[in-house]
Amino acid sequence: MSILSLQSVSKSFGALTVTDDVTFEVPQGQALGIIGPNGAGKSTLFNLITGNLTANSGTINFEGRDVTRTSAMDRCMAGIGRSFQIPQPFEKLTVYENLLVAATHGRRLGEAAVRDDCADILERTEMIRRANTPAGQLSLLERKRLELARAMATQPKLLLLDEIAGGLTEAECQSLIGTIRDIHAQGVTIIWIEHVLHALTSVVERLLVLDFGKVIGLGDPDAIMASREVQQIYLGIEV
Ligand SMILES: Nc1ncnc2c1ncn2[C@@H]1O[C@H](COP(=O)(O)OP(=O)(O)OP(=O)(O)O)[C@@H](O)[C@H]1O
Repeated sequence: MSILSLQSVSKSFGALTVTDDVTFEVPQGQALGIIGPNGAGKSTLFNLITGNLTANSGTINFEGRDVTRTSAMDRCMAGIGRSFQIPQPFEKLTVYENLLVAATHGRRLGEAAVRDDCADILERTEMIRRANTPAGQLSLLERKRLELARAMATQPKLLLLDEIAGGLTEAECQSLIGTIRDIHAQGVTIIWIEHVLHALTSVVERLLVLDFGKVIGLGDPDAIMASREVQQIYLGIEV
């Protein structure tokens, strides 16, 4: 069964069509990668799925419910969580406090349950050691882990990751991949936009390629990366 489906979704800013008749489904529990050149419309697609933007036309279904016109808050409560390309934690709050804010915002649990859950997420994202550190003092990898933890604090069934691996060393990247794999293995459906292709292809089961707002490929990562059209788009980019 698909957890998310988009049917002929389009979005324009004035005369510029940024999402052009996009149709795809994500089966429950799968990890889907999204690639495409700068400006292809990847972040816009995420914003349409989360409700930060509203489609001009087309339909978005989440768990069988039409959410095309519902608010971002409603979709967050329904189980769509996201990380942002540029992490913007509350710098003066500790890691734990940042998580509490996300957990309280994203759902309606009692205080004790929220605290237990935040401790669990800090373990799962390997941030428990840093629980009492102000976010402003974290390394880049730790900021990325906090961004992941904040998304997990909304208890997502579908987790959207926006370029979370950028700027890390290879060792840091591998360490983050391990954590994302664990989250995926626990049954969370993932859609991941990423320019670090080897990170992406080591986790996802399918790849979707966007170019000028259109889906130009969707399928097995190896087959997609071997296609001529994709190689042309990525000419010069190390795979
Ligand atoms: N609010 C907006 N108003 C006008 N144009 C916008 C708006 N948001 C995005 N765009 C334009 O839409 C296009 C797609 O942008 P988007 O950020 O979705 O691409 P992207 O694939 O995520 O790019 P990148 O890889 O650089 O993050 C770009 O040409 C961008 O300038």
